[in-house]
Amino acid sequence: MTEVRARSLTVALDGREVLSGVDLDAPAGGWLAVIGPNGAGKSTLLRALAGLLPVEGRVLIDGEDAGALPPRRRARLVAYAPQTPALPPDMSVFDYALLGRTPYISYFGRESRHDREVTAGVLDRLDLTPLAARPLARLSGGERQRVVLARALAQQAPVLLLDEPTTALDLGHQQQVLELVDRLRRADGLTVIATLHDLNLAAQYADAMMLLSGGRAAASGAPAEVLTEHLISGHFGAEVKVEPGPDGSPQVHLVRGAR
Ligand SMILES: Nc1ncnc2c1ncn2[C@@H]1O[C@H](COP(=O)(O)OP(=O)(O)OP(=O)(O)O)[C@@H](O)[C@H]1O
Repeated sequence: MTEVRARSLTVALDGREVLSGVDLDAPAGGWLAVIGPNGAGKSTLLRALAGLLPVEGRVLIDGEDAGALPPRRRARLVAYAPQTPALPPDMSVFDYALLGRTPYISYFGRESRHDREVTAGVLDRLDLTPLAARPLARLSGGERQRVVLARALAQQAPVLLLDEPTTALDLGHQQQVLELVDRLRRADGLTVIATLHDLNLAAQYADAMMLLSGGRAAASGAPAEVLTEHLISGHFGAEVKVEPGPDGSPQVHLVRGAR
């Protein structure tokens, strides 16, 4: 199992500081939800953890400085499913998911039977087998989102970074994707870090939460410590009621007529 930490993470995009001195602790085998209002820096934080942006400060993967890891080794440790990646329109679903195996294929080599089996297995678990030969341009938004997740899962890395993995999905597929990720977390000890706009889903699946606001970590802790009416109104500008749901996790309800 693999632990992820960030210390004093600062990121500037086009000369503007978007993340400022963020500390993050994702325990090995845990699920950390990153929440926060639009523009808070959630996607930037995930891209920084994935090694896709120049950063100040440090990202530590099992105590090792991630910035010093060779890219292939880092890709075997950390898989990232972006929110809206540019997809090659003519590539098939299978070939795109197979790209997740790239860190295991030698530079001039071809994928092995094992690589194809892993990819087929992931497609199957996400109901994508009937679409395996379909070009990416001819998928619905929710199908595309599951294909992006399939590529990340085919990578079989111990750390999984998910940027809004459920936004385009219907209720059944939201549950399927979150349950699949949770099962892999429990069975294989994956460490999951996910941004989620749906605070109630975040509270149900995550065991730790971080509220990002204006590029800074405004609160961290168990879901019940972060999802308070006070913090939500202060950082989201929303009037809400927070009550325990059927499974005991805090559930957030908008107050109608409040604004
Ligand atoms: N390439 C860029 N250059 C300059 N600013 C950028 C760039 N990309 C993003 N930003 C800004 O950085 C800030 C954080 O963006 P980010 O996408 O990380 O936010 P977010 O919390 O994921 O937002 P959302 O909930 O809307 O997806 C925003 O103010 C955004 O406008």
